[in-house]
Amino acid sequence: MSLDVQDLVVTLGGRRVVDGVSFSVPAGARFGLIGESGSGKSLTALAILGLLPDGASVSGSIRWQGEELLGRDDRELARIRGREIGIVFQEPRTALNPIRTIGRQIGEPLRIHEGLSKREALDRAIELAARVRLPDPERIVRRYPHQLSGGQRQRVAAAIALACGPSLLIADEPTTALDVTIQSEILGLFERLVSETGASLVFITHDLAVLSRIASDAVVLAQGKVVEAGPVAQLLSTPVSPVTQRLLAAAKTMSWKGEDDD
Ligand SMILES: Nc1ncnc2c1ncn2[C@@H]1O[C@H](COP(=O)(O)OP(=O)(O)OP(=O)(O)O)[C@@H](O)[C@H]1O
Repeated sequence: MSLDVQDLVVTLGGRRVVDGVSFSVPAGARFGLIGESGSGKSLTALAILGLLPDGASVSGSIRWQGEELLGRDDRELARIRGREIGIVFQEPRTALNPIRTIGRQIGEPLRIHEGLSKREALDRAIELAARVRLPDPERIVRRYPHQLSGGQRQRVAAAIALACGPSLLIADEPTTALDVTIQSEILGLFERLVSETGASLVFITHDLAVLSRIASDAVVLAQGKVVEAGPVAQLLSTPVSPVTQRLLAAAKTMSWKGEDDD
């Protein structure tokens, strides 16, 4: 098992905002966390990453490559986050530093975790920019986030997450802020990157149509609890929980194309 979450409870302001969540993501699997807004998806991801907000208390177990993550100190968790677990968040505009070049931001994890020089990190940043199919990699690394489109910024975020070759990628609504065509391109990119690298993927979304494109198994969250779990095909064909049924109805009303590729 590469990631094994058991009976995870996160309490914030006296509320159990994640309330006994369990799931396992085997090595190389593409796994989904799906639920409506406020169901506890992001806090589950933040707990795995050791990035819960101040004042949160957490219990249960999060085993990564067989080792317990809960209770590790911040420095160890920061090392694991940079090297072994990559993260992509929803809004690439806020995730990127507005006053640093793209190349510097892609190269930063390599400087921190692999001790590369500025020049080496920039060379690797150019390679990574090419790998996430940013146009004109040599020039784009000299640009700043505001000079890129939303889809390009999300490609930059993917390049940063992948820089150190993580074996798990956590993507929290990475396509939600994008329009439908770009959404589909970015999903294609994630599909390609995880299959090329063999990394496991935990993909967070409120959109069952998006989930069906990227994940093979998933848990459905509502009010911090798992209300349904299983293969995504089953969630689509025979949803049992009213929450999953609502998510399916919502997905069907959207103009999803889904056939585009990266
Ligand atoms: N810093 C915080 N302090 C207090 N409560 C919080 C905090 N962050 C989140 N919550 C609450 O915890 C619950 C779960 O939030 P979470 O962000 O995990 O939901 P989500 O499923 O990711 O939703 P969304 O899709 O809207 O991001 C929500 O009720 C939210 O209001």
